Amino acid sequence: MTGTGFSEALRRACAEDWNAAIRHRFVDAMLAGTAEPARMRAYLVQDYQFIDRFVALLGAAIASADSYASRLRLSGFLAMIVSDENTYFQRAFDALGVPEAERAAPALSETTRAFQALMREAAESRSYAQALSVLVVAEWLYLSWATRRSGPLPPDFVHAEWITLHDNDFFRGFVGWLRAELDRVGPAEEAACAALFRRAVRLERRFFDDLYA
Ligand SMILES: Cc1ncc(C[n+]2csc(CCO)c2C)c(N)n1
Repeated sequence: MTGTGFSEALRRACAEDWNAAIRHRFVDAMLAGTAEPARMRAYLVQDYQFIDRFVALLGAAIASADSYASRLRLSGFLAMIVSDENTYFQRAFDALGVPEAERAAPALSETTRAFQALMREAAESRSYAQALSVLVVAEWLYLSWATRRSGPLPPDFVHAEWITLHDNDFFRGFVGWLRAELDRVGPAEEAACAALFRRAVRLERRFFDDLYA
């Protein structure tokens, strides 16, 4: 999970926030299966609103990509999110008793709003490199915490499936490819990419911190 490319240099420049996020106590609790239902509920309700803008950003990356091969790979990933990942949210919301109104239009936290604004900005840049800078953080950081697991999967699917969605061979392969894309096109827009990457890592940490505020 290390290397010498552009994406690794960006990550290293944010190592403190990155490590605080992937070693967060909420992550520890999810991996151990001890994250309380109320906390999982609060997290997933906000995260569903995050995913909405994430899908829009992925669409912008598909539109701004510089080759059909890249568009194909991004589209395959998009198809997975709107199928497997969406059914996880619906089943978790059922299990946690989240009513329709809170699934569709909950009160948004400051951090969720800031994340949505960041993803909108990256999408509206019309730059493939800048879209990738935010996508890489969201995916690589989640791969990094999910693969910290050493023990068995927790018994409750709300924990277990959220881990396996981010720790599987398809996802690992995609994150590797996405990083290679950023390594390839990022250096030409180094400052803009670094700024977006840094903001995304800070927000990832805050997204977890909020659950204990
Ligand atoms: C705040 C926040 N940051 C990153 C992710 C991870 N993530 C979002 S969409 C996506 C692609 C399909 O899983 C991934 C990995 C998240 N869920 N919530």
